Amino acid sequence: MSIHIGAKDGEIANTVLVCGDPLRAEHIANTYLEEAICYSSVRNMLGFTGNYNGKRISVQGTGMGQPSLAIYLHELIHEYGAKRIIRVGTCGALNQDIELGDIIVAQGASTDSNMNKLIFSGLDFAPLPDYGLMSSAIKEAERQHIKVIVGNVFSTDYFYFKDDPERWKIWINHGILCAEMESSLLFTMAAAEGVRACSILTVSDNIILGKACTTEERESSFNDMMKIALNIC
Ligand SMILES: O=P(O)(O)O[C@H]1O[C@H](CO)[C@@H](O)[C@H]1O
Ligand SMILES: O=c1cc[nH]c(=O)[nH]1
Repeated sequence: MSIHIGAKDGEIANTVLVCGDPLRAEHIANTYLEEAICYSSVRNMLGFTGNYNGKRISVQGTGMGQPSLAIYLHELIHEYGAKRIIRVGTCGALNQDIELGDIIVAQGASTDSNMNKLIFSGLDFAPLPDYGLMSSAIKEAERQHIKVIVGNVFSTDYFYFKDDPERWKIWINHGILCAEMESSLLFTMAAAEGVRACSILTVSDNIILGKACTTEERESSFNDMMKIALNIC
């Protein structure tokens, strides 16, 4: 057991799906995994291990934002030996042509967070996913005829700052597809630890158009994201 994860040694698989919402982790375990066991409920940040098509997979809630994610990633990697980490998250589109329910595969993650600056003493690092894992996600989507959009995402520390439209201009002008809150540090930590990581995101709202998914749209697009993620595990 680590400080924030209550699993015993060996209870967490080498491949871990991560998402901000612990109840999404529970939903994934209940919907997609066979023989799932809950290995941790510390702080209600639920984690499960089960089987998908004969492969052992874990799914862990990480909370929202990079400081929270960093705690769970550190413990997953250092205390439990996680080797592959796939984020299955939601995001807000920053492009009016991106539709609700579309799926974005992150090719890189820019950020307004200070965490990378702390790590790199104020210099810039380009946080990138593992190329092999990212391209497997893209190929898997093609195989299943699921549309994905691939590009740079923006991991912000400030969810509600989105109400200021001026704020997004510089990022939009540099081709950023969407805002979310974790991928940047996921890629940086994975790079430092020699762990493979990628991020697959469902568009739950469009920040530019002020639109949000209905519950039905959320469910079907979420299912497509899971069909990609689970098949590259
Ligand atoms: O759906 P999740 O994985 O939580 O991801 C997004 O949703 C949360 C904000 O509502 C942030 O964690 C953001 O990154
Ligand atoms: O971080 C997020 C997630 C979904 N939608 C947003 O606007 N931001």
